[in-house]
Amino acid sequence: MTAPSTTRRATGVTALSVETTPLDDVRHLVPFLDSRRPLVWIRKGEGIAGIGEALRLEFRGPDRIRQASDAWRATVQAATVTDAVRTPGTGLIAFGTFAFDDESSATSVLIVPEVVLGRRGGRSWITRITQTDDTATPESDAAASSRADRGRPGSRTDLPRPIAFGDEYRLSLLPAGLDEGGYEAAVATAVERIREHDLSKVVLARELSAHLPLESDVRRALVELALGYPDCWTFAVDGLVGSSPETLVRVHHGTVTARVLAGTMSRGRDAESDRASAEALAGSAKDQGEHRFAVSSVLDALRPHSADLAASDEPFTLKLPNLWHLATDIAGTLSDGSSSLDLADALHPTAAVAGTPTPEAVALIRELEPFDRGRYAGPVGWVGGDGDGEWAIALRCAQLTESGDLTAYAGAGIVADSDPAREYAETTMKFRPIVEAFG
Ligand SMILES: C=C(O[C@H]1C=CC=C(C(=O)O)[C@@H]1O)C(=O)O
Repeated sequence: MTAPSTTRRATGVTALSVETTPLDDVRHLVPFLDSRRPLVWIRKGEGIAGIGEALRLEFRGPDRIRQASDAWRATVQAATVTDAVRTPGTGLIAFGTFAFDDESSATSVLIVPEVVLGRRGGRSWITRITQTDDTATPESDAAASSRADRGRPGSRTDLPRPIAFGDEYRLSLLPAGLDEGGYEAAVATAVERIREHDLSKVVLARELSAHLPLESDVRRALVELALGYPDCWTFAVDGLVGSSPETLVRVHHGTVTARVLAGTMSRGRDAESDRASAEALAGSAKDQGEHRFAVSSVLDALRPHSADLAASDEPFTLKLPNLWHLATDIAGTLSDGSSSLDLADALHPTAAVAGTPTPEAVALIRELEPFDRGRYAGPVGWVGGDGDGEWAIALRCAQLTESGDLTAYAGAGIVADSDPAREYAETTMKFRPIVEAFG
């Protein structure tokens, strides 16, 4: 057979054919997903859901996000797109998840689904994506059977069908790696290092683990997360499942926005104590200091890309069902045409998940955390054909392996006056979304 596209052959870029058409309102996206490997990005009932894999691009090492950005530009150039809806999330899109650490053994991926169902601003759509030439990778058994189960995504008439939810289940997530004493000892060591002026802030995490039986429907946890944390980004990408409140970066038609979170307090038991808790957070010098490092890291990373970048004046208190956070919103106009992936590359890792200065903080994380963070605290989200996209920091999440091993992660920002027992309690609060969704 002759090569349909010499450019694609020369560069190794896969040519995709993409078609988006409007749909009647699709109110719930999750029932359409694969029960074991769902692919989704939703907030307040809107977002995108992916079925199958038309293209999977994998990256590793220190340049993983930049490589992804380059590979995505090439993929976009080689694609043929018909988009009758033209709203964020239509046309060619890829879901992505990236490892936290340059030295992680976890693969970073961009996944272009075969079918995307989307819902935004009262409009719903379906996008069908196919490889257009003879070097298409053979379809996996799972993708083939999911195509058979759902109707043919390549056909113009058949819609995917929702799949009935599997039985309920309850898992117990138990400490792995660092137990309470081990975590508190690590925090104490970090406080010593900070007082010795080796660094100003470091974010230390711990893990919980469980095993999810093979028949368990991951979408049940996703529904719990999406309903329980509607203001967060609920995601599932390549086994990474969670609900993050922190927007790493959002690019939309030449504007860039971010929501920086750092500084945490428990919710009160009643309205009065809840208000007192928020006030205590706003007035806490320790939390304000911790927050300032995170805001500075984001401003420093974005300033070269936006001349009018501005942060909200004072941090505000953000109420989530499980805790309060100090939050700052940042917005600006893009001055250099960077894509959302370029900006994720410039930003990662922020001081909300690594510390200050970054190299010293990452070195201390490697020294004190006896595990690989994988994709926890890395960028997770989606990118469109125009480079716009939405990326969260992968927090309040767990990674599920093919064999059903589930690892959840939560961390806390450590500064000079951190108290180890309080930081441990803070990580327990941060585990709550995942513990309750799977438990
Ligand atoms: C590192 C995490 O949270 C970050 C985001 C918000 C508040 C944080 C804090 O107060 O420590 C952390 O910087 C996590 O949830 O695992």
